[in-house]
Amino acid sequence: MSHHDPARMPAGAPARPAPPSTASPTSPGTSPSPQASVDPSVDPSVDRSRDLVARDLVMTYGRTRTAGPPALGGVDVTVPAGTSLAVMGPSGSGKTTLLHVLAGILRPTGGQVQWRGRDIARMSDRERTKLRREDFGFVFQQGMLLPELPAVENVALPLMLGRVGRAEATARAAALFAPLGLSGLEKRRPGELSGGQAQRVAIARALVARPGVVFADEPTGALDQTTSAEVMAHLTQLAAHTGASLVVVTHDENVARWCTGVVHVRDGRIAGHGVPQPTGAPAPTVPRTATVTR
Ligand SMILES: Nc1ncnc2c1ncn2[C@@H]1O[C@H](COP(=O)(O)OP(=O)(O)OP(=O)(O)O)[C@@H](O)[C@H]1O
Repeated sequence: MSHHDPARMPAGAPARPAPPSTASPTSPGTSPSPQASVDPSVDPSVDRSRDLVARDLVMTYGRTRTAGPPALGGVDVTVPAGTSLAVMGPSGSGKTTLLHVLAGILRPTGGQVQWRGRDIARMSDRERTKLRREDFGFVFQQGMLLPELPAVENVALPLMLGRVGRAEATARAAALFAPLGLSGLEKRRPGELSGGQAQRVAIARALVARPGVVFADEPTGALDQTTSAEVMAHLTQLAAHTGASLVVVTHDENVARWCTGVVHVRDGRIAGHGVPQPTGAPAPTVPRTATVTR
């Protein structure tokens, strides 16, 4: 697994890799970042087995005879290693289903999801559980933090489940608090945090085990626009620092703008893909540069 070196991250630089070449912009997109960077989809140093590649995904819920139209009706998606993809579309269009199939939470009715030389769709439940624990991170709309545990222990949990000792897990978790603007909040219970703080703790938990891909389902859905921008800045920066790809389901174009690519889902199919478009709002600013200690 190749990782970016946090020490080489220029201070204040937005962590937006260039748009993936697999995306065909429907019109010339304007990146909110003035900073041009290496396109990870053509960079020979990037490990291409860490591209997440879905082909002809079909998902039908329920029994075949009683099932309605498929929630996914033949979807192709590529998330090149180190890039970020926003998944947009109307309610009920299949966004969450797509995220769950890509992340190995749901097994599709048909199609493939290639990750590190294997097809996730063909794995046993046990293998998918192991994969989700070791290779993937998750951020949901409401942090889904364990209410009885201090914030730092919530972050350390994925490491401890991966058999890292408590002391080391807690130290690695604590190291993420300063870059995420959470210093001093390590011992607070989730109920004692604001919504934005809780989501930043959830981001730390999703990334602490250095996953290859982070899946986020409406990660800012419960937040106001300012807090939402801060959370997205932290999420995209930390993902870029650790070399993780990012898949973000969102209704919000201001959230999608933080990603390097976007797909629009309609009735279980990809209706368009490209580069997130500017909305006329000011370009996102990055509140602080994250640094990560390994
Ligand atoms: N567990 C399930 N059992 C049966 N049908 C389901 C299930 N989950 C989702 N669906 C159906 O699959 C379709 C796609 O749902 P999905 O949740 O993926 O859409 P979405 O785009 O994420 O919607 P939203 O934006 O409202 O969250 C919808 O018609 C939904 O009713």
